[in-house]
Amino acid sequence: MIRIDSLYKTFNKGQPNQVDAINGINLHIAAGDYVIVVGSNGSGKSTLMDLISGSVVPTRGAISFNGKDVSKLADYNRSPWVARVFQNPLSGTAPDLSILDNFRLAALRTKPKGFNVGATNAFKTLVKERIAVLNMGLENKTGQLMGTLSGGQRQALTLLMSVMDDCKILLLDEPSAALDPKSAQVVMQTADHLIKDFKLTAMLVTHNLKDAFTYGNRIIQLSEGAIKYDKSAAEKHALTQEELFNWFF
Ligand SMILES: Nc1ncnc2c1ncn2[C@@H]1O[C@H](COP(=O)(O)OP(=O)(O)OP(=O)(O)O)[C@@H](O)[C@H]1O
Repeated sequence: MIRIDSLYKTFNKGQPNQVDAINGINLHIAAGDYVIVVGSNGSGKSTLMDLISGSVVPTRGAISFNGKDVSKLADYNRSPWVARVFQNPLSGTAPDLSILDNFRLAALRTKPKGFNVGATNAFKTLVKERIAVLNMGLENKTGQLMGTLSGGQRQALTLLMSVMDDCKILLLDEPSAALDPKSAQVVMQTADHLIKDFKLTAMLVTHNLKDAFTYGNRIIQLSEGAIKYDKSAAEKHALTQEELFNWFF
């Protein structure tokens, strides 16, 4: 599904502040895989997400989705494949619009301008059904402004919105890091269910040891922009907590 070949990213090339953020990554991710990405601060995790989503252009190397080379496609042209959820709950939603209007925008994300999505009762019913799964009681408040919700509620809705337009790849960049423990758990479990239910190919960047243990069927450790370890879920579960803990540094 995702194929990355000899990928490099250098920032400020030739300048005194040059940073070799990604240093020759080769990574093949099968459809339906859920890859956990860990590593110390500055090891290149977010840059790798940026390169896959298209918000950063590679210095060298290739990225393809389902055999199509997307290396030169801008992020907005990759949106039919890729949805991304960030740490900040404010970044994925429009605070001055209602919950329903945010879902309408999400469903329109990859459609041509003027495409008539979200105006029907069927769409409203679909949105309510999806939101009800969260057990947050928000399905009967779809007229409420997004900006009046808590960070956890917004982040859970952002996840739901990310799958409204049939994306295939979900990139989760520390989606629960800014939330209280209970909201964080709801968001992580929601993500896990969505990945399974919608058969998404997913990657999770996390600094949370418990989440790294609990989720995913594969885990990679980045170190200085390269993959140091790449293990299956079974191999991960054979590690002690202390061994996995060391992967974060
Ligand atoms: N736009 C940029 N310009 C210059 N340097 C950058 C840029 N983006 C990232 N870097 C550098 O690239 C390196 C990798 O950064 P990146 O954010 O990918 O690391 P990370 O593993 O996600 O870190 P963290 O865990 O702290 O979020 C760092 O040295 C960072 O300072």
